[in-house]
Formats: sequence, C-alpha cells, structure tokens
Amino acid sequence: MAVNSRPARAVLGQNQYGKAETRVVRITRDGATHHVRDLNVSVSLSGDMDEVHYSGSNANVLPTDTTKNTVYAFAKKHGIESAEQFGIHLARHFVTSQPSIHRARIRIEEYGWDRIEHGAEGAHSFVRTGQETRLAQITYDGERWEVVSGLKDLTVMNSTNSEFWGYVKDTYTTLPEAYDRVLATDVSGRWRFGWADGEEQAPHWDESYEQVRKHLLQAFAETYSLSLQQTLYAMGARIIDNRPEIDEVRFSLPNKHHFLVDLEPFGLKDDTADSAVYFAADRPYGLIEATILRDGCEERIPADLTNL
Ligand SMILES: O=c1[nH]c(=O)c2[nH]c(=O)[nH]c2[nH]1
Repeated sequence: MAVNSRPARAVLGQNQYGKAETRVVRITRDGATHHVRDLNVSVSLSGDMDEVHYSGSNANVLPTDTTKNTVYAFAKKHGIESAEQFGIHLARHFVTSQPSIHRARIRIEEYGWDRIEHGAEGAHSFVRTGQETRLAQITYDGERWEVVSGLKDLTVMNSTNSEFWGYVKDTYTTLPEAYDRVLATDVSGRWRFGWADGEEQAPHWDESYEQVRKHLLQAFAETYSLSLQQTLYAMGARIIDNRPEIDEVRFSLPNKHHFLVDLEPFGLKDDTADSAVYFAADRPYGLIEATILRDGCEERIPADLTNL
C-alpha cells in the first residue's frame, strides 16, 4: 500500500488494566501462634474495553479500586493457602463474574517470614527471609583504629505485643490509639567497637556480628512495645549489656505501617481474634532514630546513617 493511501484512522491494539501492587498481609491467629502470608498482588484485566478508550464510556469497566478491594476481601474470606491458589481464585472470579472481562492475569510476589527464635512466650515475631546486607567501616590514622560494623535491610515484624497510645493530640491529630497493632521495620544499625589500639587483642568480628544480630532480633521479639522508640532502645541496650566489645549503637528504624483493612462494606468482620487482613503501606513512614551508648563513652556514629 502506498504511503498516501494508508487509512488515517487510529485503532486500539492490545490493552489491559487493573490495580498493581496491592500489598496484603494476612495474619492468622492459632492461639499465641501466629501465621503470616504477605503478598504483593497485581491484577491485570482485559476484555470489552474498546468503548472506554474510544468514547470514555465506563459501562464495561470494573474499577481498579474494586479489584484491590477484592484482593483484601478474598484474603479475609477464603484465606491465602498459597500464592497460586489465591491467584487462581481471583482470576476465576473476575472472568466469571464480569461479562465484559475475558482475561485476567494475576501476578503475585510473596515475601517469606521466618520465626525469630527467642526465650519468651508466644510465636508472633518474624524476620523476613533473605539475607540482610552486612556493613563495615574501618578508619586508621596511623595510631588509632575506629571500626564501625552494621547491617541494613533486616526486615522484622511482631504481629502483636505492640501498642501506641497516650501521645500528644493537637488540632491535626487524627491517629486512633492502638492497643494491638503490627510493628514492622527494616532494621538499619551501626555499632562502634571500643577497640582502637592495634596492640590490643582485636574482637572476633564474625562472631561479634552474629551475636549482635541475635541480640537485636531477640530484643525486638521479646519487648512488649509501647512505641518503636522503646523497642529501639531495648535493642540497643541489649547489645551494650551483652557485648563488652561495643561502646555505641545507632539505629534508624522506619515504622512500616500496617493498616487494618475495613472489610465491613463487604459484610466481613474485622475479627482480629482469629485472623486479620492488613494493608502494608510503603510510604510515608515514621522514621525513628537514636543512639544508645555505653555510659561514659563518646557519641561518634553520625546521626545520618546514609553517610556511613
Ligand atoms: O511507635 C511509634 N512511635 C511514634 O512516634 C509514632 N507516631 C505515629 O504516628 N505512630 C507512631 N508509632
């Protein structure tokens, strides 16, 4: 076909739509033993969608907001047995319940959680699977050494034993008081060793790292938390109390908010005694930062850990 005889009309090609990255966390409570399923669900639908593109008629459009609600409602109603089973359930629902939808693609990422081993009662403390990044900074001026070790991206969660209430309330405060909430954070921590004189026996670095990691995880798991600030202090104090080679610890802890999803509009009860479905928000987040020192030691780790 000659270029000047090609039809001038534009036509619609492949198209799909849906809600991407619905972060759904379902916590099931079997007495004091909790179970977590944590998914990132992306729904993509296609079907009779010519009109919405050509004329703007939404008559065939199931809102993406509805697909998000369906993810939360199904998590509550049917549970999450596996990512595959959950995806099959959703895909079948969209295609069979909506005449205008002929194809559904559900993509799911699942984040795994291991239990934190500790000495206290209860099984509601988890560390996300996959390794954190271990960090080290060594400074030497020909005389004195400074070694700061650390870690980042160690994600932990307590599915209970966390409250937040009794805070200042001003004109702009809307936050409801929480008497049983999820407490989750990505731990970023640095700790400075007392060792500075090369003549002295150096600490066993690997063993020290493993022990610090263990102590901070156990303190996170065992602390009944009234604020993330309190938990942060407990983690740092546990390290100072148990590891004589360390003089200073600094933590930067994002408060990874988990909001209970209101399922009442779908006739589902928020029965937290049995199971609960949360929206895992990624931003904005509270950011709680502090240094914990061995009494009498100097504060040397910079306030902004991104500079270290
Ligand atoms: O543990 C918390 N500390 C806060 O300072 C705070 N502020 C807030 O809104 N939620 C929380 N949670």
